[in-house]
Amino acid sequence: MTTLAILTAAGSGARLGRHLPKALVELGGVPLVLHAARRLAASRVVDALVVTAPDGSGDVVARTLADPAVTVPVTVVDGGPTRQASVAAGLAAAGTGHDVVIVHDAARPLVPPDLVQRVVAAVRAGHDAVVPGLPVTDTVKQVAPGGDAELVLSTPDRAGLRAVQTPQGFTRDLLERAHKAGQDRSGSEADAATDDAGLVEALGEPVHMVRGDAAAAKITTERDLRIAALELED
Ligand SMILES: Nc1ccn([C@@H]2O[C@H](COP(=O)(O)OP(=O)(O)OP(=O)(O)O)[C@@H](O)[C@H]2O)c(=O)n1
Ligand SMILES: C[C@](O)(CO)[C@H](O)COP(=O)(O)O
Repeated sequence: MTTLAILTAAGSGARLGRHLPKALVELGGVPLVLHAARRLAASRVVDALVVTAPDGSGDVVARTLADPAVTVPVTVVDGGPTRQASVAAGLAAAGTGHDVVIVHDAARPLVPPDLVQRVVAAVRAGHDAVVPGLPVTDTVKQVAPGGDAELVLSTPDRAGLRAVQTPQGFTRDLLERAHKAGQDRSGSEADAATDDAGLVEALGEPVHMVRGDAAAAKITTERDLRIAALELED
């Protein structure tokens, strides 16, 4: 009974707009992918890591993760054209013996180890698909997308809305089944699943939610990186 973490790091970071892949951008002098790997290892509930690397960056990612705080075996694989395809590539490289798989984004570098523990514990307690989520604090509108002044269609009751984070945890069987059924052949993020739990939902299987953590925020823009740097100083 061992747990594998797939750490997605193959994105280009277009919205961050640096000259190198986002996972290799530094936060407090440490690349984002190393922050995330250190925290996954520190949770003590992850037994091995498969990391998806951007095209041509496999060696640099492997060297970056050769760090004393990454105390679990690391396998680096080439990612795919979309996040979904990268997770599928990571799953295909998973060794035998792992019955639970968690999927975490290098773009969420400051994930607290106790959040990782919470997700894995919920899977091991019998929930086959588990995501962390936080209550939405803004009022959310559904719109007809497009144009300068989009038409507002409705205002969903925010009491029932959650912003979803990673790591997302699954029994390996279910995650493999979900990726097989929803295989991304598009090569385009616009058509691919935006998270793994969505593929499980598409199978009609239940997904459960545990409490997320603001510290696991996703770094998408320069502003997110500046906020994370402030949090690191605290
Ligand atoms: N083909 C891809 C695309 C994304 N990711 C990973 O999925 C996570 C979430 O993606 P996102 O934050 O959108 O990262 P990027 O795709 O790098 O960002 P952008 O969309 O701005 O290019 C990141 O850790 C990213 O490295 C991946 O492994 N393979
Ligand atoms: C998986 C995820 O982090 C959950 O919030 C998110 O959906 C990734 O989205 P992105 O568009 O790839 O940044």
